[in-house]
Amino acid sequence: MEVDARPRSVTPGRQRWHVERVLGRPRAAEVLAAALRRIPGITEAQANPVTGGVLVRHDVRVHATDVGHIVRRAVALIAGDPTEAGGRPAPARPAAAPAPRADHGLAVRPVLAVGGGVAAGIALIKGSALTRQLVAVGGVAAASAAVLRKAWHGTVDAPQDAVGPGTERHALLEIVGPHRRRLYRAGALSVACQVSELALGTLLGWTGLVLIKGQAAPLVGLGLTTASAQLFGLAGMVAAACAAVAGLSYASNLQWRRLGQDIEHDWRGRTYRHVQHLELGHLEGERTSRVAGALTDDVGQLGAFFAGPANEVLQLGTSLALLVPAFLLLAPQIAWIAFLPIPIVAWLSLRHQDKAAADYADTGERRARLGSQVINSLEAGATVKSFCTEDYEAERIDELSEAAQESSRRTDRSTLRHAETVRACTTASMAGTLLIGGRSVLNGTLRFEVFSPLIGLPQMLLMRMSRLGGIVDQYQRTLASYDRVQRLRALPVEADGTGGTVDVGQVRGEIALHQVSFAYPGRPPALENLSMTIPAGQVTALVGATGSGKTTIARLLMRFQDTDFGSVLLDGRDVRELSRHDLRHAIGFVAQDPFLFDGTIADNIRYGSFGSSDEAVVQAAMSAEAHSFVAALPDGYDTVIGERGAALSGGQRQRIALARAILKDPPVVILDEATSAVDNETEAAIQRTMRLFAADRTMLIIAHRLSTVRQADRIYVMDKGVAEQGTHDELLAQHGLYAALWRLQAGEPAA
Ligand SMILES: Nc1ncnc2c1ncn2[C@@H]1O[C@H](COP(=O)(O)OP(=O)(O)OP(=O)(O)O)[C@@H](O)[C@H]1O
Repeated sequence: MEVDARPRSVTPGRQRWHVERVLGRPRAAEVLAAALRRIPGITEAQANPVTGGVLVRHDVRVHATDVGHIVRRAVALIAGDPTEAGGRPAPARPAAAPAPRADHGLAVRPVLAVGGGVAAGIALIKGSALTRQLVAVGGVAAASAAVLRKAWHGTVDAPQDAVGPGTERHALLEIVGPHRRRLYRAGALSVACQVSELALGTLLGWTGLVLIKGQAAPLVGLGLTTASAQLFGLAGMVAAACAAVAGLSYASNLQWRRLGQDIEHDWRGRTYRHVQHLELGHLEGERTSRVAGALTDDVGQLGAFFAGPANEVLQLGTSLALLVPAFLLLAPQIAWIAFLPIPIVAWLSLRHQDKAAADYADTGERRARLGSQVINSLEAGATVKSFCTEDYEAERIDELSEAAQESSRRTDRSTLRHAETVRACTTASMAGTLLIGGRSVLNGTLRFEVFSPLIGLPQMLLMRMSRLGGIVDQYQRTLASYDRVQRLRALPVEADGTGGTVDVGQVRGEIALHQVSFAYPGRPPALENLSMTIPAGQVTALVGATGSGKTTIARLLMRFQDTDFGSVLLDGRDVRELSRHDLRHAIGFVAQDPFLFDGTIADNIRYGSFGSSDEAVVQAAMSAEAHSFVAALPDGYDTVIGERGAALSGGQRQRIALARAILKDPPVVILDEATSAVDNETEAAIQRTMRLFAADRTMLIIAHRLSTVRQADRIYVMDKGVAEQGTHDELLAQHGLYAALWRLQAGEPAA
């Protein structure tokens, strides 16, 4: 199918497309945007059903051509063309060259179909009764195979890409990983359970036979010659079969569920370990929710597939493998009608699933929006109350909830319609089997003893068949989840330095920036050709305009980012050549909005210095002027501070973070607005104690409040690079930017 998607404009990090498919189709537009938003590397996607415009913002590290592939494949996906879509959009990483398609197969297929059709026609007209029956069964089998093949291609074309790098194994085997033994155990139990179920069905058929005919011939061979002996024998066998079915079903379900849990646990652990080492850029901002989604929903889906649908597939396969030969051997004249619904039910289920996929995506997206709005509104409790917008928020939730409800209704209607259609098909097949089988019994071509036990068996198969669409859907979701997890695992981890280790005890702490230029992805440069020196063992301050790149300097030094041009040196060594681990051990960093973990105050101060004694924790808290307020709390250092330290004030949080950095005892300390939320008096007290702490280490203080940096040995004033530098007194004497700022903060009117 031709994918009608044309690029309109392509700039770094942003592409505009025109997609004919979404014109006048609001739902298609929503589904396309939702599908695109789920791809790692795509940061934002909007589709406009009025103009057909699609806006895609993406990580600038994803190549523009790859984004093109992603958009085209997502469009093909919503257009429902599985061969183009490959089951889900293309990867953010460079796609492997597509496998050559077996085009010659396409040319051969019509010839085979016509030839087969003619041969079947002749056989049906001229052949014996048995030939005709076999041809009919063959037709049903061929139709089933064609439908299942289409489903297989609709899904399996996709995972070729989902197969891990450098591996040839199918994605499902990759997902199972080291748990193959449990898979085999669960599979064997499932097969045994299915065999028992079919045996139970046969025994019940024989019971009917004994009641109607006075005996069931196969039981005579077991020495049960009278009707009453056969009934007793059957009761015992049915009881044994029931117990076997219950026991095996319990054991197999348990194994499948355990397999699901093992897989989920295993993948979450492996993926999370990888995520912890990702570059910081991938863990910040709205990307966090994608990463969290992959670690919770997607990893959960991998396990869920094996806990449920995988078991059903095996049971379906076992039923088919046993019943089809049984019918062909015992009652070929009714085999075709018994199995006729298989291709029909399979086709209906798959068609339903195709349609439902868009509905599910739509419902999922609406529910996600509702969920995120609920959390957003709850978190903004104080803002909502201060603006008296409670009713406005309630209305917003109502609207989103209504939209989600309407979408669910649509999905429910089509699912129920499908279930009833399938039921009608299976019932019609049962009636047909009874009619044709009954006629065969009456005209003597089929023995009643054979026919009776077979009547109910195909129904078991058909009931399973009706779940086929759901199974395929789960399969597709699992592959899509696997793909997202794999993409996450394919994201680059932070490269360690190429050079030797850093002995933290030997670090003097001289920092130099040499002609450094740096821009965040898709943004104008934050630093351009900047050079400065931060001498060892001294206090250096960075002040100046907001957005002038002060924090960025600290981030480059910590190697949260690497420079585009120029170099950052620690004790004369380029930080890129140092071990990242050692480098960060040598630096204590306190951010303006420090992160506190849900736990006690002592746990938070001790974070990263886990072996520290209680006395050291208290000492650090004293240096950070935190001890007095902590000691005044009823539980002191054991006070639990809630998520992100919600139970503390901003200034208290900052002092806990400061204590944490003091306890770390690093040779270099960076305080980025670390005391901006504390009052002047407390800040002065902190400065007094920090002077002692700073005595033999390098300290970089970033601040807007100039009183914080007044005592610094050197102050850099940032404004599009370094505008001024010197001590406080020198800078005042320059009557420049710093002096103007100082006067402003001292309350003097601006010149
Ligand atoms: N994670 C980020 N992604 C993209 N751009 C960023 C990011 N962090 C900062 N920037 C941009 O880089 C520039 C410098 O930011 P930086 O935080 O270094 O400034 P700053 O001088 O510390 O500002 P402030 O005094 O307000 O804290 C700003 O224009 C900012 O918008």
